[in-house]
Amino acid sequence: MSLTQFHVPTIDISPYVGHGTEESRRAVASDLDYACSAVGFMSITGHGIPESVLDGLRRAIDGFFALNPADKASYIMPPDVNRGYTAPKSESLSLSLGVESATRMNDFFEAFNVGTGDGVDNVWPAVDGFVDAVETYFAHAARVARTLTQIFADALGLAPDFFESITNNSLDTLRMNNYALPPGEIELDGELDGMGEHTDYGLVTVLWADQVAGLQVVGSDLRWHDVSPADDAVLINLGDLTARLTNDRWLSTLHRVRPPVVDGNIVRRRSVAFFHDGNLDATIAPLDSCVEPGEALHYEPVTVAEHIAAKLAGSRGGKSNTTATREAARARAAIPALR
Ligand SMILES: O=C(O)CCC(=O)C(=O)O
Ligand SMILES: [Fe+2]
Repeated sequence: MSLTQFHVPTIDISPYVGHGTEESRRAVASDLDYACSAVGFMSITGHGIPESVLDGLRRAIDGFFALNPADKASYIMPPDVNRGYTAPKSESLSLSLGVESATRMNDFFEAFNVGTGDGVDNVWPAVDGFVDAVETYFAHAARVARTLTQIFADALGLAPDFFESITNNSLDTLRMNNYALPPGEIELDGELDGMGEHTDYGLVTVLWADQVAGLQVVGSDLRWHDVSPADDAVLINLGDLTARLTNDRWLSTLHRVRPPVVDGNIVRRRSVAFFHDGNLDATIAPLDSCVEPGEALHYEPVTVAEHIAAKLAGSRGGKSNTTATREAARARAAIPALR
């Protein structure tokens, strides 16, 4: 493969979801190691999430986002509570990195968040079937994330229970994203950010998305590339805490969302991101096994709570994150407008 070719590997994780042989599991761990080192994004099949569960999830989010704006606004929470409804143009993901949005406007996605691991109560919308459908999907996404960390441990040569020790009361957040604005509500002449450039914050993200284009990922060529999930696949990407644990042996890849505009209208796109972030009191520092003798440590130790709070103060609170120096440098390298 030439250096400039960009390809998101597809990995069938069924040997870990079921009882695969040692050999088949070793092959999965080795493929995943390559994908995490070279791309930071992969497409996962064999995850065992039933189509009926995804159908239920799609119905639930369609039901919620179809509510009128005033009803949706009644579920808005303060910036320091990462739950409930986010109205269009009220977050700027690039501020989680400490870089201004390339287009200098807030992101037009709207979202609804639920989560666990921080002792905060969820808010639930008055939409028939929403709680059941979202909780059922949440449980599957959490299972897939934990299966992935089991593969991570094998791929990194760690003790099988390594991730268990930092994720047994994990901060896990499910964000349901809707990229749609009624015609006339925005000016369609500039470049529009559905969601500004960012890296995910935690350990690993399980992403279900419509096959509508829009997700763009920076490759090793420092260019943006379109990515959509293959049939029956979910996308996986690594977050900053895994880059920190592995001293950048594995990549937390910069991405953004720019849904297509056809005849002056945004083509509606939905995605659902499950962020598996780790225990709030866990300390994340480069693992000995990921640092070569003589290699510099790229990161100081940080707790999950400190790291996530600085990120959310950026994206939700509008307070540019000054602690993400390495991630911001990568963003600037990728986006000439930010230099
Ligand atoms: O909509 C997408 O495909 C990506 C969403 C995303 O990057 C996020 O929610 O962090
Ligand atoms: Fe993301």
